[in-house]
Amino acid sequence: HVPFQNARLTMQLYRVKSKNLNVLAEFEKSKRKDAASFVVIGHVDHGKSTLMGRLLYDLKVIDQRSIDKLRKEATNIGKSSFALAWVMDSTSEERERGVTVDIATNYFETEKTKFTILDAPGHRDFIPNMIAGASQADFAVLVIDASTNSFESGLRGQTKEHALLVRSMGVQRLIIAVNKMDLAGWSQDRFIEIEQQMSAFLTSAGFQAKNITFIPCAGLTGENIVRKVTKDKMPWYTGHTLVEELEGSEPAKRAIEQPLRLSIADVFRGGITNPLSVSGRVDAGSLQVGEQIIAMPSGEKAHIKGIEVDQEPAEWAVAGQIATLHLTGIDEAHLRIGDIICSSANPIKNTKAFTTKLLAFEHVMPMYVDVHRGRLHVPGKITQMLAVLDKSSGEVTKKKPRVVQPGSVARVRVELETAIPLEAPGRIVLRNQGQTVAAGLLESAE
Ligand SMILES: Nc1nc2c(ncn2[C@@H]2O[C@H](COP(=O)(O)OP(=O)(O)OP(=O)(O)O)[C@@H](O)[C@H]2O)c(=O)[nH]1
Repeated sequence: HVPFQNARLTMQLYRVKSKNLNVLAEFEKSKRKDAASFVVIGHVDHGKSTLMGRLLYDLKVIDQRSIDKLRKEATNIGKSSFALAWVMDSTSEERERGVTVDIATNYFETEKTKFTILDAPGHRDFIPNMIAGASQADFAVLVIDASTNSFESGLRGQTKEHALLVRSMGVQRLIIAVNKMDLAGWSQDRFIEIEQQMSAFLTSAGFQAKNITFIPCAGLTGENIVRKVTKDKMPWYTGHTLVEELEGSEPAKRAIEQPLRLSIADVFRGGITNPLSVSGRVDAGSLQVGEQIIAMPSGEKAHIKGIEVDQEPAEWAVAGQIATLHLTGIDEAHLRIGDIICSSANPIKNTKAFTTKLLAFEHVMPMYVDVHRGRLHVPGKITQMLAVLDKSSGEVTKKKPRVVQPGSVARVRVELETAIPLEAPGRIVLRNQGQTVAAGLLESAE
């Protein structure tokens, strides 16, 4: 764990009492860059990892020597074009299979913004990981393979499903990388064809036209990622590169003034001086050293002894940042991945039943489902089919349906086997036997 490196330093600096800072004022004062995180989605093999590897390479986040080493390894096993993808796929198992398995988190920064890439895998089985990524993302980059037949098979595969999933996780802004343009002969006709088909689908899925942008590019060779494409290839394109577009994407408004919520992505021990630490994204509110927090669902209290943001000791952290907290006064047994660190004055409640407005991917009826909230998931059951809703207005079009068709929006009641921390308007996903059945927005928790 990288956070370990600073653990001792943090303890030295922060063996101090709470300073009772006005965190909001401190945040305004600090001339921190904007922080934004995005998830990368798209059908398997459409080039997500390669594209992100190229981005990191051209921004000089990874050095020439590392990429040369990866190139050599890749060539040795006869897959030289995979070197860039391996920048993201960090474990050797993934390398051998050439598939991104878990969310690899990577950071990079441009002049204006610090970015976190939450790399999402392309395989159907790995959708729970994608949900975890999307629930933290400010926006999404959808990678589409423009070459003959690939775009079309992606449409029948995960291209649409992923777009629907991130939309239902609350992601509003989508950058579409129309990738592998080299294989599509840099053709404007092909680009327009993909743009038109995808726009029609995405607007029907609830994305606003002003929030979607298409960029023709090639991750493998680097056109329009950091470097603009040359005139001989795409004289017809005068728009942004991917990086310019990322920079222009305003991070979603941050819920800094709301009560603290931090979803735990990792729990670890850092030696005697630093017994227990958690890390994760601050979804809402703010926190500071010395403060008391409460972990849910256990309801156990703890004190924040130290904070790290971007691997540096910090006195405070706010919504949108990914932070590591060093805690005292709590046992490891009460902190699990997926749990939520809350302000002790206003904790999230544990819930055993809720009403949700959902977008159905499969037929929805009274049935057993796994309810996913970020990395947390518990078994449950759809107990009441309340209504089918109009997709855009949200008005009831049919009461008490027996079945909800894929693609429809509905309101249902769900009961859980064990109580988990949930609150409106949280995002949840319902799965059944490895399939994503629906994704929803919590309307009320009981
Ligand atoms: N010609 C061409 N090939 C590309 C381009 N981008 C990626 N590829 C190739 O497409 C294949 C798949 O690329 P990956 O980056 O592994 O795809 P992915 O979407 O990350 O795949 P998963 O992680 O398995 O979901 C590799 O052989 C890449 O070299 C491109 O712009 N042009």
